[in-house]
Amino acid sequence: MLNKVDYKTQATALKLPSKMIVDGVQVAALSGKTFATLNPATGEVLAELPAASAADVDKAVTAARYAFEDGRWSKLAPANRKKVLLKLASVIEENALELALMESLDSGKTISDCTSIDVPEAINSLRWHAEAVDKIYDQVSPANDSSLGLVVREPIGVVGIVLPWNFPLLMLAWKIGPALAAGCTIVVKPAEETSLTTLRVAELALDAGLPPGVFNVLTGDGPEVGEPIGRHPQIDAVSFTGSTDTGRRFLKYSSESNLKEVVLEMGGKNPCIVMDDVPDLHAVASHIANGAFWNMGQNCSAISRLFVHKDVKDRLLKKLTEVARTWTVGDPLDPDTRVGPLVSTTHFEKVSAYLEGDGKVVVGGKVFNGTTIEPTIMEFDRHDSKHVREEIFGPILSVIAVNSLAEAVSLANQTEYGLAASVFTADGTRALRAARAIKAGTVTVNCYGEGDAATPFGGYKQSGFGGRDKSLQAHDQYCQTKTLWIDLCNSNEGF
Ligand SMILES: NC(=O)C1=CN([C@@H]2O[C@H](COP(=O)(O)OP(=O)(O)OC[C@H]3O[C@@H](n4cnc5c(N)ncnc54)[C@H](OP(=O)(O)O)[C@@H]3O)[C@@H](O)[C@H]2O)C=CC1
Ligand SMILES: CCCCCC/C=C/C(=O)O
Repeated sequence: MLNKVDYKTQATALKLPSKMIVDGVQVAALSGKTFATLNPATGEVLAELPAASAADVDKAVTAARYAFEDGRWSKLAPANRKKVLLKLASVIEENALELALMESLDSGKTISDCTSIDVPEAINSLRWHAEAVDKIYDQVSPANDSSLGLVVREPIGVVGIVLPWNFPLLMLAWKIGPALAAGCTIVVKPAEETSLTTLRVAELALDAGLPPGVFNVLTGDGPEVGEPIGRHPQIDAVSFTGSTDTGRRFLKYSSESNLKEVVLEMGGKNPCIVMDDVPDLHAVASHIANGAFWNMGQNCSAISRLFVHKDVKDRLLKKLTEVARTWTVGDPLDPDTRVGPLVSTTHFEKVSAYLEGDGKVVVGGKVFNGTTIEPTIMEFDRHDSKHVREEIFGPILSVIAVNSLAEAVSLANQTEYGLAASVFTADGTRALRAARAIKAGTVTVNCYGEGDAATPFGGYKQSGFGGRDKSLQAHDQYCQTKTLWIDLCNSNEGF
């Protein structure tokens, strides 16, 4: 790892992208309009980017449709698509430091996370889907003797990908890995705040040999670019990650246009249950702090509600306080920093409003520079506080004491969301019973996390709709199923 001065020097020397990629060519918006993308740590303008609109969406979708239909990518053998995608992963790896710095500058994410998690996990995800695609078999149905039934996958077509700002590069990889591996062509809209790494990866994809028109990127805001993607009649599927409110809109766009497939990965209000038999409270506290404060809590699967058994609550809060104080707040380009600024002043204002209210602050509560919030734990007597019900998307953890596992599970399920949950107990049977009873797409036992590239990620209830990211289930998002039914009875062969 480099030191702070080295990172700053390298960051200053970065050449930042300033054009979109449509049909393999770097382009400005058709209107010529631009918008500024800012460094949330300093407020400085990093770059002026094209502000696309519906006309640009139409141009990019036309290119993606043409590229899909002529088969330059969709009709390649899976092994050949794999080669190009593995090359893309290698080219990203060769440019890992550049991408990590760009991501940190653009989003405020810490450089230590960008170098150790976001960039390597994005590469891992691309490799996983590239490696999988030439090992997936189609099916032969259990038909009668005079018929042959084949159930085959086909790429779904042109896919719109609309991304959030909290894991710009990683969410890009989670979606383009399986979409491109399946043979689709794509039109990607990164979040307005964090477009740089998506633009750079699209440039690198051309270097890696991805044919023009396959991977198009449009920059701009939700109403101007996201909505026309959602409504475009030549887009066959949309894969979205972001808020539940915006996810709902994509269902509306689809129902009012061509009924495109919609996959939504949305918000969470993720519970963590700690029982009184846990053997190592320090380890539990470290997992919880990581779940709650990592990426400044800007994570749809962040731990945000802690239900702790009353007999262990005070001891756990003491440990959590100690651990939270070790999370260094500061400059995201300093490798010792674990808590940087939130993504924007707008988001800071939303999150910092939750520092007020009826909860008792156990630790934290301070804000810095109008952008940064220190890791904060607040204790509540009741489950109906807005802190305990609403997705905060910042480094604020709400704690409630419970009398039993049954009470904890019941409270854990009292939410409109169902993305992730964690259970900590030394009793394996109780842990598994609780994990099964919690209505969430991922439940971790005695740890915090999202599994690995081979496990599906998505939500129950208003956290998810239509499919999963990661694993072979992500591949399914980008495929149609076709039945081929073949008559075998017109033979007079006598057998
Ligand atoms: N599940 C998750 O991972 C995420 C959840 N969130 C939650 O959402 C809250 C709000 O954050 P926000 O950034 O506004 O999240 P959004 O859901 O609004 O943004 C996600 C993506 O959708 C786009 N978008 C926004 N409005 C529309 C629209 N009307 N039609 C089509 N696309 C649209 C955004 O574009 P643009 O931003 O460029 O306008 C962005 O690319 C956060 O506080 C957090 O609670 C946020 C991000 C990720
Ligand atoms: C290394 C795995 C990181 C997973 C982050 C998942 C977050 C998704 C989201 O917020 O949308």
